[in-house]
Amino acid sequence: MGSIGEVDHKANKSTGGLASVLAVGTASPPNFVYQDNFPDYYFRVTNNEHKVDLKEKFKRICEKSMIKKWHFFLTEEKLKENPNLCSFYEHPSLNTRHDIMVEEVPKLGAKATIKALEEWGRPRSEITHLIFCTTGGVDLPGADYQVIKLLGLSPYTKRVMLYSQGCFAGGTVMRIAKDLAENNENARVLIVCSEITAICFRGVDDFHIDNLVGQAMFADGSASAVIGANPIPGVETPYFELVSTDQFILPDSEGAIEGHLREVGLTFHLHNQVPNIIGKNIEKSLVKAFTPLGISDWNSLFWIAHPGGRAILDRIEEKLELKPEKMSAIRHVLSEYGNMSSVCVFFIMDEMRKRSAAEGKHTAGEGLEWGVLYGFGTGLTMETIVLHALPLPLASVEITK
Ligand SMILES: CC(=O)CC(=O)SCCNC(=O)CCNC(=O)[C@H](O)C(C)(C)COP(=O)(O)OP(=O)(O)OC[C@H]1O[C@@H](n2cnc3c(N)ncnc32)[C@H](O)[C@@H]1OP(=O)(O)O
Repeated sequence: MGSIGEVDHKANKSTGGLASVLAVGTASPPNFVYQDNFPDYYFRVTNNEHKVDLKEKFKRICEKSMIKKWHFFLTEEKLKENPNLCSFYEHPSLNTRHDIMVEEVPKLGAKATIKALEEWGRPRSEITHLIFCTTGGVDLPGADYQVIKLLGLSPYTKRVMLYSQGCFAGGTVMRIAKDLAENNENARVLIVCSEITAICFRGVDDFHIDNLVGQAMFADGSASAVIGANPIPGVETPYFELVSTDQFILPDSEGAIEGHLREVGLTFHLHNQVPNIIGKNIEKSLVKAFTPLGISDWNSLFWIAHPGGRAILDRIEEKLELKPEKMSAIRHVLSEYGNMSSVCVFFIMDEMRKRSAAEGKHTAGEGLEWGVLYGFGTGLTMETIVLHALPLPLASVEITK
């Protein structure tokens, strides 16, 4: 294994450098809920208080989620104004949901982007590419176009719009950004992920218990990152290099996580075997990704994995015999923000580099050199990104603010 600064750059043919994360910003809607109170709130606001057994089950799910609080765009006032969002499958609600999503998804994305651009420090006009990712709110022109207008980005910005990818897409956007940044000279790729659960929030049903699992863990938030190769010394600060990427459909996982857009909004299906399927396949992907680097000790890596649910993290930890501290930043984000789909991995990355700086660690990756970023989601699909953490510069003072 090479020491810091000895990464093999020959993989890149066009720009001569690996794509790096140059800035990260995160944002949340102001309204939030405490998970302890959520069962009472959820059953009251959806008019299901009489379903006592279901509520008890929901309480058990909420307790075991290890989520403490999460941000939720839909306030009680908004739910009262739109009671069709609170039924299960009975009332059409797609128009209501879209009216919210089309307007709010770009706005929430812009909030995180302002922070990322500020940290990056170069003029907005120098962003060359934009990748916008969101699960809901399909529209034409899309959220990518809206964020360009909201932030006054260049009309020549080359856009990629990703709708309906779900939770693995935090990895997808990194994979695409790496390709764009390394194959277009002077490219600076802006990633924006924005997730609002107004597309899938709904009431309860006696038979669809996986709906309760999703309602207990899906949450709202947005994140943004600037990705580019060959950072300008003294102007740009690279934190993590994106070394390699992989996307994988897990064997025997068909139907394990699905979403279907209907007149009642996005319905989702979560099989109770999801944690086991991921646990069964995780080592295979690590071996493929890290054998070329001569790494086989998974505790020598820093970990940024999508926190799809507490049981998924537990299964990975058990399977790979990871030390508990490996998942500390991941579990922190799950606890404080819930499962924000594509957005989570950026919150974890931001948390990790801030903690590393505050603790005086040598690199943004908890003082370690190599790490892995995982996206898990529908399919089941797994995105794997190999990260190389760079020495923390003096500029790390900035990110701890
Ligand atoms: C949208 C995307 O693209 C990507 C995503 O991130 S999708 C989300 C992926 N996440 C998941 O699938 C959830 C993973 N699961 C978990 O984290 C945990 O199972 C959990 C927090 C939900 C519960 O914790 P646990 O340790 O498994 O507790 P457990 O006691 O077994 O389950 C609690 C209850 O939930 C039920 N339950 C758990 N998972 C269920 C599922 N998928 N479907 C239906 N019921 C389920 C259990 O049957 C149990 O019911 P009882 O209390 O009545 O027995």
